[in-house]
Amino acid sequence: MADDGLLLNFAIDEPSSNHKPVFKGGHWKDRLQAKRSLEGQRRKSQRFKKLSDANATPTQERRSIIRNDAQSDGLSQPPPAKRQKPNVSITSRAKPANTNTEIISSLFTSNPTAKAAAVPQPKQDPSDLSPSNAPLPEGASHFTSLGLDPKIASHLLTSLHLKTPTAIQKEAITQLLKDDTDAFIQAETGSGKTLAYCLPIMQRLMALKVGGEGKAIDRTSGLFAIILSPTRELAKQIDATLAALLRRVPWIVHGTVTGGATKNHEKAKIRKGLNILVATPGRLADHLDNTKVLDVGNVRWVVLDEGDRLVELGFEDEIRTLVTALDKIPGVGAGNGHKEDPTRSRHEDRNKVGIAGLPKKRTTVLCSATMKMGVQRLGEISLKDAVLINVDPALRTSEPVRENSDPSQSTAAVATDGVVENGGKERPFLAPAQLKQSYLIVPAKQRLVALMALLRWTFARRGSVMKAIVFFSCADSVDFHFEIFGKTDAANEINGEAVTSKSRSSNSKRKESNVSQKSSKELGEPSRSLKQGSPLTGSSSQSSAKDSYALPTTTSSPTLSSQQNPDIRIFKLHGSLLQSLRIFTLAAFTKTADPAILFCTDVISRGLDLPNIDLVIEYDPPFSSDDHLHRVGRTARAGREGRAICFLMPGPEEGYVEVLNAGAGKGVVKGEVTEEILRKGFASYIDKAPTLSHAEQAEKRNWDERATDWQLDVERWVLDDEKVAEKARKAYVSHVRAYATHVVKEREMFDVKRLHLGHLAKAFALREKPGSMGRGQVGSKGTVKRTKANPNGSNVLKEKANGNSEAITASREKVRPDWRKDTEPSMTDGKDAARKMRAKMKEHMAGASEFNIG
Ligand SMILES: Nc1ncnc2c1ncn2[C@@H]1O[C@H](COP(=O)(O)OP(=O)(O)OP(=O)(O)O)[C@@H](O)[C@H]1O
Repeated sequence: MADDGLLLNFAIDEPSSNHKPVFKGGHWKDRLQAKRSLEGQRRKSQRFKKLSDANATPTQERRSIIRNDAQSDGLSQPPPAKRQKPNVSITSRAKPANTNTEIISSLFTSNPTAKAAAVPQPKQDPSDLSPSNAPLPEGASHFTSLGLDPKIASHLLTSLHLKTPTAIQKEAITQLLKDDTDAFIQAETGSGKTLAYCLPIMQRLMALKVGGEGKAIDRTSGLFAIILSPTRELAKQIDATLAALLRRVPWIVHGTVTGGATKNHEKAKIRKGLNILVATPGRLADHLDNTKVLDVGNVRWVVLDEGDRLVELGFEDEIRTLVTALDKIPGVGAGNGHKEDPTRSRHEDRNKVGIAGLPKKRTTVLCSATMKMGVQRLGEISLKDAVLINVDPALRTSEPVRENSDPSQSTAAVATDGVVENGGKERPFLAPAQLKQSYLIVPAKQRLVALMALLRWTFARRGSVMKAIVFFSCADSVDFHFEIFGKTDAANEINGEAVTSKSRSSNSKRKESNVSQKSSKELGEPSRSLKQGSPLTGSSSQSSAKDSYALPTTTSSPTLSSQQNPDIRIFKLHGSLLQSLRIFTLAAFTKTADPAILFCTDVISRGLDLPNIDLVIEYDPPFSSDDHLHRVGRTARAGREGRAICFLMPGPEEGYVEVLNAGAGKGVVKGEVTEEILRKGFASYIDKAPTLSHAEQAEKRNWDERATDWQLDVERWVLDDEKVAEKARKAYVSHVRAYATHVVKEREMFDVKRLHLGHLAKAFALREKPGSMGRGQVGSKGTVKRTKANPNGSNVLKEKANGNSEAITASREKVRPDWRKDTEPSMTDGKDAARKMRAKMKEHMAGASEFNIG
């Protein structure tokens, strides 16, 4: 640490302060009074000293950092900064936290240097960037030429503005309309897999006729299709797609059972009658096993969407239960033979009237962007003689590859008895070709300012980027960064800026919808609107006497908002939020016309189709390369452009550039220069503000000072507000824990033992020594430590707020990688899924079930 450019702000007591004078002589009352008066003076002077330390202006702090750096570099020492009178109201009750152990380190010194960024990038062949998941060109194919009813094609064109199918749709729709063979659809993100299975089902249902009168089916005709989704959000999204498709055929009824509503409500819905059911596996199994209202006698289509995720979340048992129930249906079961079953269901009796056109065989469709072992296992459970439908992304051609069980027609893959085999050829999972990917090698200390700079620069020009997603490793980190970047009201209140507050609330009325207000009041805080002028995000707050200690600000602190983009909305989403809030947040983020940023965990990385995402930022690198491809797949969908940037730290993490390159196929992943981003982010007004005076321009040119000022502003705010400090500490600890759970094969690059914990603390605006944080939670080897409060070293994680962790019960048990519990399970079926998730995680993480915090 000695040469680390750190300034240790030890509060050293005056030598005299320990000396207690003895009063002798005189009356005892006088002696007591003199003693008390001296005590009071001493306490006052100590408090004064602490406050002045904590309230050092950014310039003072900067100076002290520079001085310290100069010392550590062996340079001559500039004269000490003149001690200033603290600009403090003596009545202020705010206390500086941990002044004794506080560390203020410089952003720009003692950082490890990056190697990867210096590697020259090869020139990109523009043809490699032609969209790989776009609709086919007009003339090449039309929905009608695939066998779709012209009425459906016309509805797609007029209502949904879809002119031509994508390559995977072309293949899948043709196949699923033609025969009743099981299918495995493997295609990259954003290639339109949902329509690829929904359209054929819709057309087949439209063709069904009830009885001899040739009447179309209605809700009482029975359940014909079940679509399984790993998460509620995705189930809702699929249901919304069905709603849009079936608008002109309202007699076909669809609905969801996802556990979001009460079971009785769902039972009533099922009893009333549904033709297509979208469900999460746990809830579906529950209805099958316990409520007995679900009659699957007429089910002829089963879709397993996001197959890889279904497996990861441990839903194999539920899927097996469903398959077993379906296999019992006479005539359509596993044997496919017509056997008269004496225990015919109620539904089949109803079916005696006959439904013309109902296939004799059930068709199961498995969709996945990857073809991993788990998916193959799911294939074994659910598929029989399946056709593999794939547009080979490795070739990046517009020619789809369709492989079936006839090996003579395929060289790569065959589908045999339920198992989709790959013929030994690894099918790569690639990002869409048109996605522009880059990485940023950022030293740990500069991560926070780099994120600020990137966002600021990105949103500086209105229209260039309107919506961005920022991925974090854990819910606590999302909460903390949302607090930092979304800070408006509280900061204004602290600053006593009544005018800003008022204008904000009037703005809010104008800007935010009723739902938004309802949400913020009843549900919490799904989003915040950033306005210019707030201390952490604003640029011009003037400190009043009252607030000068509470939140020291500088006039040069930059803001995410700019004149071009005055209102940027920030949303947050993770699995620990209420389901209703998550649904609301997604809807609000989707609908807002303002530029918007979504801070989230991997909870939205799979399957969700959020329109018009221009940029995906992986602030915390993904836990596996598959996660990366799903995350970046939230942009560049259906042929649209998109950008993605991944933050890495100098050192072993730079090895991840290779993984990024591998996932980009022929595309080139560009290395951005951190300093350039910081310069653009913190000095971006220069070019845009020719009216500025020379002096003003010169001031703004000091991007490094401005970055430092902003960082110090945040640090001081964290220091001052214990609630925020708590969030910062939690985020830090959870982040380190999450860091230790990268997949085994990538852990060499993300080695928690090689993390510089001190530098990392700076990225969480913490000045405390990391060792003093999370004490009693994580030990040097990631084990739970025994403390007085926790003698057995158990249940410590229970304390974690936001439902972000669950208890680790057994005493002396190691800390489990519980970071994922906060995201996925709560998105599905609550406790049951959490239990499964833990079981799966143990399996998934192999020997990595403990944290190795070195
Ligand atoms: N033929 C088409 N023409 C234009 N847009 C389309 C077409 N088909 C689908 N889309 C749009 O493409 C987007 C992505 O579709 P979808 O969500 O089905 O992709 P996906 O392949 O399931 O992606 P993921 O693997 O991420 O789940 C949607 O917004 C959808 O409306």
